[in-house]
This record gives sequence, structure tokens and C-alpha cells, in this order.
Amino acid sequence: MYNQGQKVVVVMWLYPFSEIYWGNFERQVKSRFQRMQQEQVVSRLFAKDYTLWKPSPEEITNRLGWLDSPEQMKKEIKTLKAFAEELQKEGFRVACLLGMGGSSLAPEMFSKVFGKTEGFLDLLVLDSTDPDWITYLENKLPCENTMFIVSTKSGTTAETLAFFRYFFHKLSQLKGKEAGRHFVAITDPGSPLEEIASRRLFRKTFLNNPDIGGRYSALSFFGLVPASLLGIDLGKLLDKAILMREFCSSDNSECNPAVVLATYLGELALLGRDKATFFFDPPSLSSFGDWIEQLIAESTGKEGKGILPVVTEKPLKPEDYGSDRTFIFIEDMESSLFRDFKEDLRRNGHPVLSLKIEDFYDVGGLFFVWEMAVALAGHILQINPFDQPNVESTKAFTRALISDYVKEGKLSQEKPLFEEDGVSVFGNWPGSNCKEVMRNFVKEVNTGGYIAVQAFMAPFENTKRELEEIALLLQKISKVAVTIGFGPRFLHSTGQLHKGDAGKGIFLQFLTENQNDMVIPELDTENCSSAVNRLTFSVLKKAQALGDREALREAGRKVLGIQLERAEDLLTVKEVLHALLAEGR
Ligand SMILES: O=P(O)(O)OC[C@H]1O[C@](O)(CO)[C@@H](O)[C@@H]1O
Repeated sequence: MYNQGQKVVVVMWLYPFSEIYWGNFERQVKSRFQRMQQEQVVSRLFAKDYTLWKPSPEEITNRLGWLDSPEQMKKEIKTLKAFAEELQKEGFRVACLLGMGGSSLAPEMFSKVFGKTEGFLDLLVLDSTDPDWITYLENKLPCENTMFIVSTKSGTTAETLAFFRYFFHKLSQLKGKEAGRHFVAITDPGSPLEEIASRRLFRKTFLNNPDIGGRYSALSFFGLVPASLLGIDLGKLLDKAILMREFCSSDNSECNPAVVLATYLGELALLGRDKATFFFDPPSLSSFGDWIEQLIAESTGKEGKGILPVVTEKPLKPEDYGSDRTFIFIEDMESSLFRDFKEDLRRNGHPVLSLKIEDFYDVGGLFFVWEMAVALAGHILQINPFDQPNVESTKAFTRALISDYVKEGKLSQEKPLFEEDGVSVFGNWPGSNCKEVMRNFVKEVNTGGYIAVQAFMAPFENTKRELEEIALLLQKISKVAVTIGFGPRFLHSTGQLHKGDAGKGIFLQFLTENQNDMVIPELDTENCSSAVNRLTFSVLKKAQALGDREALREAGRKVLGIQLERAEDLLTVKEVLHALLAEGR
């Protein structure tokens, strides 16, 4: 138990006034520190020694480019600045980034945390295939003055290419052969996008270092092109990362912030604390949470292991948390919002880590230290933190559904269990109404497990709020961690962990019908046969939801599918949960 008289709260120099409380785990932590020091884990990481993770170098040796990226990208600042100036001069006002997962989350964080600088471009990010959301975003875009950033490492990500085709078609109608001047590509050398960009006469193509994986690419062209368009001072940002790299280069474990964080994540997960629960102040930093969620979940959730990042919960009473949690606060220096909450958590024996940042440019250092920490947590868990072996299964089911759709004109789907007030319920669940099914669903989660709410819906603010309320009700009823992810975005983040971890999760999948729908245009009209059924965004979204449902089931996971006519029908689910909560009291 917490006792201020003992040496339990360590003030770290990671950032001034940061602090860490290990709870009852100091002994194990010390021994992990010693082991990492003896094995010279840090020196071996910088020497790119793949045996830290696996006996073979595959998808490791060619994924460590992020270690040198801050230094290398300093040489590109001039080019990036010149590009931003060129766009300003030509009257571009908005940049719209089309991308998924590692190609979109850092840019979105830059946009939400830093915002637009006077005279520079605004940045919007599209990472949803929901046609209502695309229409909403499109209506905000002054297409004539918009630069589209097509951002994909592989150059093959289905969502990104569908967004590209949609907006390229639109711009071609407006600008004819000049359409390509509104597009810039960020991709790996030799990817299919590089070829598309050259054929479609894109304004520019940034070829990234191929040795950097998606979720480790914040401080490469993937993060820095959009950051420079926003007017962020790249030199300052990268210097913070370079300084952090220096702090993180020592084999002296206790003095190495990345080793301390890795131990906090990895060692405590091995000891049963495998839910890393994040809180942010100011709230705009929660977009850093979306980035870190992908980094932790996609890197560690595999081979029957994994650390679940929880980034959307509101603070609860300390006794409402299980003994499977660690807590991480990322706050600015002045923040005292969580002071009492942290104290309560420590008093209840929960490990608590608080990182204080001085200004937003400290995210440069945060990107680096978390990338290194997660890579080292992968070493502690003995997994490869750079691959994503279970992501492909959803894609395969989705492709099969789409290919049937193109032939048959409809998506094949299981029959609902029943329909009730705008809500159709799917899955192998006992019960003949929503309340019975939901009661049985919640019973399926064990202590130490989690519930993942997956919403294939447009991410409007009011929908987010409704889902947060639903998550809170589920949390109160089940007493386990509850996460929320919008689909298809989460498929490129927590989707890996959902299928690759130890199977502790149960899944509540929402899927809405849409008000709007648009065909995803083909670019080469000569390849378009009029006999096929043309794919639309709503069909793509639905195929992704149904595909993931199948992939989860194939991995032995339990899924409750709820299809809604409109987002407002979430109310039916909320009412049922309120009733269940009242029953339990
Ligand atoms: O940059 P790409 O190749 O489009 O990939 C996007 C995302 O998809 C994944 O490959 C798999 O979900 C992520 O790891 C990656 O960040």
C-alpha cells in the first residue's frame, strides 16, 4: 500500500516534476532494470540487434529506421519549408490528409494540438469510410484551394486509395488535367502509389525511408510534411526528439527514460497489470492518446500477449478499477486537474506515472521515448513489436465479401437474432430481446478482461458522447476496462490486439445505415465494366464491419453485432444498459 514515508514516489528527470509510483512492484522492477543493464539491451537496440526480439531478422532489421529519423529529417527541413511556402503562395488554404493508422494519427495529433499557424494551411484528416462523414468533411473543404495528401507506406491500403480515387475524380471534373497539382504523395520507394503519383502528375512525391514502419513514422515525412504545412517549427520539434534520443542512449536502466517506461509497460503487464490507462490535460493532448493507442496495441497485441491501451475512459473511483491497471498521465506543467485522483489511485495501490511537459513541442521527445519504450516492452514480452500478423485476416474476409458483392449486387450476411426499436441484433447469443442478450453479453467478460466497443459509424461529436456514455455504463456493470474505437480506423490500431492477444476481450460492434452514399470511382474508365455492381463507401464500410466480425470469430472471440438504422438508435442500447445497471444495485 501507498505510504509516503517509504521510498515510493520517484521524481524523474524525464521531464521536470514527472513522477512515478510503482506500487508493490519495486522488487520486480529493480530486477528487470538490472537484467536489462547486464544484457546491454539499449546498446544492442541502437546497434539494431534483432535478437533482442526474435532469432530471425525478418520484419525487424528493416523496421528500425525511426532510431535515426530525427537526425536525418533535419536535413529535409529546407525542402519541407519550401514546399509549404509554395502552397501558401499559390493560394492553398487547406490540406486534407487521406490515410489510415500510422499514416494519419500523428498528423491528426499535430492538427489538434498545435492547430493552424497564421498564414499557413489548415489540416483535416480523413480516415473513415463512412459516407456521411466523408460528405460532412467534403462540405468543409474549399476544393479549389485544397491540397490532398495521399499518405500510405505500402501504397496499397484500400481505404486510402478509395479516398484518393473519390477526390481525384472530383478534382478532375473541376480542373481537368491539372487535377494532379492538388495532390501530394507520401509513400515508400517503389510502392504502387509512387507509380500512380507519377502517372497522375502529382505536384510532389515524398519517398520515405522504407525502414520505418507506419506506427513509428511520426518523425519522418509521414508526420513532418503535414506538420510543416501547419506551420510547426520542425527544427524545434526534431531537436526535442534528438535530445530525448540522447537521454535514452544509456545502458544505466534507472536513468534511461525509455527503459523506465518500457519496464512500466512490459514488466507490469507480465505481472498482470496489462491495461495501460491514459489521461491527458489539456484535453487536446488526447489526440496524442490516439497515436499512442496504435503504437502500443499494434506493437504488443500478438502471439497471445498484449498491453491494452485505454485512452477514452473518464476517471472513476479507484476502487472501481481492477488490479489489471496501470495509470499514465500526460499533463502540462501547470495542470493540477488530476492531483487528487492520482493520490487516490496510489493510496489504492495502483501504479501511477505522470509525465509533465513544458510546451507542446515536447511531443517531439514524447514520440521518440514512447517508440523506444514500446519497442523495449516488446523485448520484455518477447514478441516482435514491428509486425502486425493479425491485421490481414479482416482484410481477407472483407475482400471476399466485396468480391461477392461485385458479382451478386448484395453483401451476404447472417440473419439477425431479432429486431427491436430500430436495432437488429446479430451473433450466437441466448435471449430474445436486447436486455436479455446484453445481460448475457456482459456476463461473458471475466475479471481482468475488457470490452471493446467498435463503432462503424460517422465519428460525429454527439455520437462520440453517446458511445462514451455506453462505455461508462458497461464499465460500471462489468467492472472491466472498456475501450471505444471507430471503424474502420481502429482496424489499423487496436484491431491487431483484439485478434492477437490472449483473448481477454469481448466485442460490441455497432454498424449504422447511412443517409448518403457515393460510388468509389474507378480512375481508368476503360477498365470499368458496366456489368459489375459498383462499390460504394457504405458497402465498403459494411464489408469491413462484417469482415472484422468474421475475423474475430475465427480467432475465437465473442462478438455481439448491433445494426442501427440511425446513430440516434444508440439510445435504445443506452436505456437497456441503464436498466441492467439498476438491476445490479
Ligand atoms: O501506411 P499504410 O501502408 O497505408 O498502412 C496504414 C496502416 O495499416 C497498417 O499497416 C495495418 O493496420 C498499420 O500498421 C499502418 O499504420
